[in-house]
Amino acid sequence: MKVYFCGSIRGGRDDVHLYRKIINKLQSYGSVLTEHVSNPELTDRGEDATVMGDKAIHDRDVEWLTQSDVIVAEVTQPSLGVGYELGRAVDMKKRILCLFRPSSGRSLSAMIRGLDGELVVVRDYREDEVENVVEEFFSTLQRT
Ligand SMILES: O=c1[nH]c(=O)n([C@H]2C[C@H](O)[C@@H](COP(=O)(O)O)O2)cc1CO
Repeated sequence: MKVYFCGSIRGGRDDVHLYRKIINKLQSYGSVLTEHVSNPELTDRGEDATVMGDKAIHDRDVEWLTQSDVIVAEVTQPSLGVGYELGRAVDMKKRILCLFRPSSGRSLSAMIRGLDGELVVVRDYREDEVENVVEEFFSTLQRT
């Protein structure tokens, strides 16, 4: 199974430790195409645009999204890129899990929370339960 993980990069790197924890768990289900999102050395400047160029980053990520079987997004730290990826993934009719921590004090965009439905699960969670939440999502996936 190919998993595309979405997490904030230029939107801010406050939750990078949590991205690592989620990706570790996701790797027990398949290959995670976007492992770099959890790299603590990747700053909010993003991947080196002078080497890759933003167009190359965009085109590679849309290609990975197309190839992926499932999308998991940590959406607590607002990120234009993550919102865009989710919009594209919805259009591709992918199965999606969005993870949000109410303890952040933020209020999740209606354009993300309102996606909750047949193909998309939007789940409020606490950091200490993240592994269980991921397990639950993948077990319902396998049943459908
Ligand atoms: O350098 C990058 N590499 C990359 O893969 N992305 C993708 C993956 C992330 O899920 C998402 C983050 O978007 P943003 O940088 O707007 O927070 O975009 C985004 C950037 C920088 O915008």
